[in-house]
Amino acid sequence: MASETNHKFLSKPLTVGIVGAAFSGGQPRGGVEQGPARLVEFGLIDQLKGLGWNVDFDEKFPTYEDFKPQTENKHKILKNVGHVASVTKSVAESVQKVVEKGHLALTLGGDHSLAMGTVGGSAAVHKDVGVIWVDAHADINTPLTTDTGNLHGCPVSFLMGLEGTKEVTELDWLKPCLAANRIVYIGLRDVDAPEKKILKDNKIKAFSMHDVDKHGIGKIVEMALEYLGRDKPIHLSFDVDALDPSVAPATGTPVRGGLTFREGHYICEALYETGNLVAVDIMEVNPMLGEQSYVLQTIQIGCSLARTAMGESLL
Ligand SMILES: NC(=[NH2+])NCCC[C@H](N)C(=O)O
Ligand SMILES: [Mn+2]
Ligand SMILES: [Mn+2]
Repeated sequence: MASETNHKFLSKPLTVGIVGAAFSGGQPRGGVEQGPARLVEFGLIDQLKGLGWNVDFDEKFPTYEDFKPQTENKHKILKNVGHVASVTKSVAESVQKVVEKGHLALTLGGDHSLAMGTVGGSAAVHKDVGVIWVDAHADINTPLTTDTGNLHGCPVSFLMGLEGTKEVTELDWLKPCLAANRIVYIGLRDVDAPEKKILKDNKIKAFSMHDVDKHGIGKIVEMALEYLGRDKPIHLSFDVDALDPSVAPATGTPVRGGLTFREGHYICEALYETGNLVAVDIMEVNPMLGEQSYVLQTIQIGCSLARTAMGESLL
């Protein structure tokens, strides 16, 4: 059973709506689209039921192949814009429907460009949602600053409507819905130079791994919650590459020096305890990267992060 918590924004009986987001178009490595199926195969649905949640999940989630646009990508640097745009729009609609019902939206990725949809969907219901973005990366490149052109490095700039995003007309459906003071980062350690400038210029609250080392994860989560407001709905967007590659190796852009197993799970446990979670994303699990044992380890962690964010406790 999930531990007792006063859920402020969810209706009873507790229900989780799972959005299987089998999509890899926001980055170049194949395999991340298999994340959701592998998490489910590993038993996630029964695990969540075991915690006492009603689970709303359609096994036949879309593969998004038919979401590919007929027209060619017209952008010089940004890759795959049309496909990312139509998929994230659909994900936003799904997440919004779940959150509107007072259910917890659990999105299984897929690459992190999907967060344009997940946060777009939760912010459509809760205008004052606070996002806790757990990641090695800031994912706040704009069309003007991205080196790689991979949209999984850009979702936050689109959610905020930063410079250069409005010109990307395919993503017109996404209206700026996230103010610079409604997000807190935890775990950063691979931030591009122009992203550092964006974080500074917009005074965005960001805790790097240096800050985690300095204060300890308990204090970091306290500060994040204090900043966003203790009575506000929370959307947790968890990129598994926030964890150290020794912990979660099967992911597309691993960076050493990351969160420990416990630090990652602590974040999920502490956010569950607030009773304020309305949405959780588990992103960038790529079962095609690395040996089977490493893949299994990463899938297990995707499941345990979700479980702890939904009330699994140690005692
Ligand atoms: N969601 C992720 N894993 N993002 C990695 C982004 C890496 C790099 N900053 C880029 O813009 O491409
Ligand atoms: Mn990342
Ligand atoms: Mn990310």
